[in-house]
Amino acid sequence: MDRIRIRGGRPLTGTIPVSGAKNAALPLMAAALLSDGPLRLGNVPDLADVATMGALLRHHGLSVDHDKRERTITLAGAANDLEAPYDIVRRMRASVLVLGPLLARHGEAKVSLPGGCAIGTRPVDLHLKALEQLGAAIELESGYIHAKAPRGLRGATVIFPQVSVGATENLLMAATLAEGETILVNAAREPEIADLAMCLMRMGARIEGIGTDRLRIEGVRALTGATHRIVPDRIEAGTYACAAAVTGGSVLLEGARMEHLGAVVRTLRDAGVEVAERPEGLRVSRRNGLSGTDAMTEPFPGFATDMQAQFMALMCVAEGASMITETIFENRFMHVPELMRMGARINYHGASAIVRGVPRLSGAPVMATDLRASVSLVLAGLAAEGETIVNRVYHLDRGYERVEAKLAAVGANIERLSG
Ligand SMILES: CC(=O)N[C@H]1[C@@H](OP(=O)(O)OP(=O)(O)OC[C@H]2O[C@@H](n3ccc(=O)[nH]c3=O)[C@H](O)[C@@H]2O)O[C@H](CO)[C@@H](O)[C@@H]1O
Ligand SMILES: C=C(OP(=O)(O)O)C(=O)O
Repeated sequence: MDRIRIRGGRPLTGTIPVSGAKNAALPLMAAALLSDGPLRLGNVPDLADVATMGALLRHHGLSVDHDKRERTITLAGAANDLEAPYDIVRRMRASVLVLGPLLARHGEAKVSLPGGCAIGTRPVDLHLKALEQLGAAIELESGYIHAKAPRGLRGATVIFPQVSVGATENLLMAATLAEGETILVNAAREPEIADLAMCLMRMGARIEGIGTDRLRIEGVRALTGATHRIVPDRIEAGTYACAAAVTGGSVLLEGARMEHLGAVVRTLRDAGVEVAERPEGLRVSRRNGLSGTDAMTEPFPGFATDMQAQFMALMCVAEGASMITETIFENRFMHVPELMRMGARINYHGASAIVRGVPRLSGAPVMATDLRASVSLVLAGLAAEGETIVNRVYHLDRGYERVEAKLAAVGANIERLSG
């Protein structure tokens, strides 16, 4: 199993190119099930999760041509197998995004229940209730969701009781082929949803309210192929912004967009980090000390839960205390005990953690149980004295393209140890 070795203490300087967003790529690939295509996606990140979604779509019967050099994926054909098996879904929860498209196009789908993961129980009840409102009959049996709509889905007004990114995406895709009008109220507003909606429009869907919490979709009989470039990954950009800040460096994040990082940028600035908009992206620098700053996770446009662990790593070396509150997932502090093994002072109870900054962290062997927790340990390692070994690198490979190469190119002493 690969590990990452970091020798900390070097300020990062230079340019980091931001890849296409994992959380946009996955629903966009699932959207290929809505038409015979071809759907051509550009700026595709080379990630384990993208490979898993490719494997799932191949299993359904689509052709998946991933040209890694060109960073494109071309998806074509119609599904001939309507079952998403446990073996693939258990590897990646976003597999559940095939449910809406399969059901809308073929009137039937059988998708393994994704179950919980390291950050929370993560049910899919909101997806299922909303699809029922569009006329689907849903049964849960032997760990699978059996969904049927033999006469097709019918448009309806769906009021989500809670904001959910995945449920919004599943319903948005399903509604493009439902009969009549669907209105999604209290929809999630993450930039990846707007990206999905823009691509669906290129495929012939009729959608109004993109970027807002009220989406209106007028169903059409069929969608076509399209070409679409995936939006830059705001979480990858935010992570490298924290890397620049934690090392006292200055890095240009090529392709990063201020409008996607608003709350994170405001919080970083409060902590003493300089963030400037440039034509090529965002420049993030830190010349002075960091000051303890509070953060609370919220749906977009609030502070992203996918940035919580990285920001906590930064606050571990700030002057003073910070309170970090996680409101989205009930178990997303798995990085805390590992950061403490590196010398961080953190108390946590329930949804909040108090971080008391220390002058320096010390390197240690660490491991984490999810993607963002793992990368927060990489950030801590970049700032720490001595050597840090991050185990279970497969979590990082789910969502960060060539993390060690990107960080080494801006001066980090970091390498992947194979085997
Ligand atoms: C592939 C992808 O895009 N993943 C992102 C997506 O995950 P995902 O789409 O799974 O996250 P949701 O927005 O759905 O989850 C938000 C909250 O709602 C709860 N919930 C959700 C659905 C449901 O049917 N019932 C329910 O109770 C969840 O357990 C969680 O507590 O948004 C999360 C919140 O920004 C991010 O952390 C993930 O990186
Ligand atoms: C939680 C994440 O992803 P997923 O929803 O795929 O588990 C993430 O990207 O941080």
